[in-house]
Amino acid sequence: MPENTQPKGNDAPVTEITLGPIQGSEKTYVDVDGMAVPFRRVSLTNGEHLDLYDTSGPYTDASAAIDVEAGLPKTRDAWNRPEPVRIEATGTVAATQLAWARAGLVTPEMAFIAAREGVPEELVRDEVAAGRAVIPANHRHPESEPMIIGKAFAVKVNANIGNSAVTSSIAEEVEKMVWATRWGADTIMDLSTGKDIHLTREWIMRNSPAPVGTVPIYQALEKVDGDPTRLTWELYRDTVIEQAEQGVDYMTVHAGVLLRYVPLAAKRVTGIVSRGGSIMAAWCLAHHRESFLYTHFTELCEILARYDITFSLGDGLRPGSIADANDEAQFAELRTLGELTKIAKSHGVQVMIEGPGHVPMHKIAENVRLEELWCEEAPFYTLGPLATDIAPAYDHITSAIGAAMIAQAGTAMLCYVTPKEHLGLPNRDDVKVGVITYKIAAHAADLAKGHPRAQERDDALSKARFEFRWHDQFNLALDPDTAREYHDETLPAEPAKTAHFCSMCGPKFCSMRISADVRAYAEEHGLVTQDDIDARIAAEMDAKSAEFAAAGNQVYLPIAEVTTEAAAAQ
Ligand SMILES: C[C@H]1O[C@@H](n2cnc3c(N)ncnc32)[C@H](O)[C@@H]1O
Ligand SMILES: Cc1ncc(COP(=O)(O)O)c(N)n1
Ligand code: MET
Ligand code: SF4
Ligand SMILES: [Zn+2]
Repeated sequence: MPENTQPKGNDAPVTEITLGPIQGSEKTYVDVDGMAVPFRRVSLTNGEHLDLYDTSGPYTDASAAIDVEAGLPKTRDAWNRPEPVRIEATGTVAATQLAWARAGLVTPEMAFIAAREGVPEELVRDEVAAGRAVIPANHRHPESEPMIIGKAFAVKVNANIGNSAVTSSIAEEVEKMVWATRWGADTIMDLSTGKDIHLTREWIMRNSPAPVGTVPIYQALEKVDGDPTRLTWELYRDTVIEQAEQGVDYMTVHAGVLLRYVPLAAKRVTGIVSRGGSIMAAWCLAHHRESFLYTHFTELCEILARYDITFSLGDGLRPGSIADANDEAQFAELRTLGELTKIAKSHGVQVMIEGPGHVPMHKIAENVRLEELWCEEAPFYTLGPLATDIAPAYDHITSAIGAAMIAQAGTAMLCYVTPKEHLGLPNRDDVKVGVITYKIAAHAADLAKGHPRAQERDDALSKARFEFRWHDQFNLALDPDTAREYHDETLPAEPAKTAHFCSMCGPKFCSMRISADVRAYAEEHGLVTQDDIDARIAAEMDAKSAEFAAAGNQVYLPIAEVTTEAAAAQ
């Protein structure tokens, strides 16, 4: 049995949790068979409102009592879970969304998600059954609000948090989790590698409304004092069970880093940049044996099937530089991930596939094409990718460029990159910048993919902007606080909130104001609407064509006539 799964009562002071709704909005719930599906309602000054997808959990509910010591309510415990399914081919007993979807069942989680995404329940069930979508929802994380990762749904964003041996505390990591979900992170990964890994995760799990992912090999390595050669299958397995009991919803497993692939990375510019990948490469080489993650993969499937933990098959050989993108090592591993996808699914375990990394724009599409081809369209979950290596301190931007492109091509979840990438551990501010940046990339892709509800928000914001409803423009923004702050830097007075200009152009040069004036003038004088113009053009065309018919429908006049006319004109 895992030790210490109930750490409450210890002294981890959580000081800086931001409570209450994002400005200009309020929490609202839609009842679905007794389940409360959350939305963030933005009420506009023109009487309209928009209900937005809401990842923030009870923290933004003004009426919720938050007690981080006690954790969030264990809401999903009250939902009726179907009986586990015994899978014929492998004999695995699977209590998973995949097994249930294949059996034709719509689980409470699926019904919740359908309402949340605004799609039919059958679409949710069928995409999960096909393995094209996953619902990471460990039975032992009943505090989580179900969400789905798949290309038929809104593109999702993951935020990485966690301490390192160099910096951070439990309190700071809980604060980052609440902060990341407030700004729209759909899942959280606790990538802690420093002290109190188990306890840090327990605090995050009990307080996270979003699914939580981990990389168990990190904690396993910590247990052997950072010496990869001392890792064993047994130690790793026990760590997986320990984390499974705590409620981890998805686990990164770098089982595609095979012994024979390690030399393929030798001549790269940046070698192996994945932590999990480098740890497994070190183990394989030291023992000259095949990776225990690969050789014990079916045992791992049996464990994950019991809790309904989703595999996130790790890209241990992803490129860490533009020069290494789409190379032999990367794609050799991807092929193996495809093989493992089939095995996991035959045990009823849900699977997604992790992707790169650093990839120039012209090499991005190839990644999605091969992933879909080799991995049966399992949801793709990519780290950016960074479209160039030359901008440390701005890698949230270099990577959001790649992220938008790869999401448009079919990636289901984007793993954020913060401004601190390659430089240090992100703090709370970096977490917000990373999340907002990735919400932009994800939403841009939703628009391009024609996601049914995506453009509503753009249209509402643009309308507010054109009508100089400044409060509405701020409140519809991904980051209302910063939008308002930037506006108010130059025009803080309340009357400026309805003014027909901002400090960019000033009152006389505001093009949207001038354009609105033109429109008003035209309307007042019954002039030139587009309909008027169209009608006038049509009438003139008719007249011309009547004239042409009257002249005998001749395209060319006889030469004599033309010559005479030309002479007359001189
Ligand atoms: C795989 C990705 O995970 C990120 N990463 C690794 N550890 C942490 C952490 N503790 N906090 C935030 N991000 C982390 C790296 O920046 C890399 O981009
Ligand atoms: C998309 C993605 N890829 C990889 C990892 C794990 O990190 P690492 O491979 O460095 O151990 C991650 N957290 N997210
Ligand atoms: N920036 C690296 C990458 O591209 C990760 C560094 S921390 C393991 O994946
Ligand atoms: S981010 Fe820092 S610690 Fe991580 S691989 Fe790069 S240099 Fe090493
Ligand atoms: Zn990198």
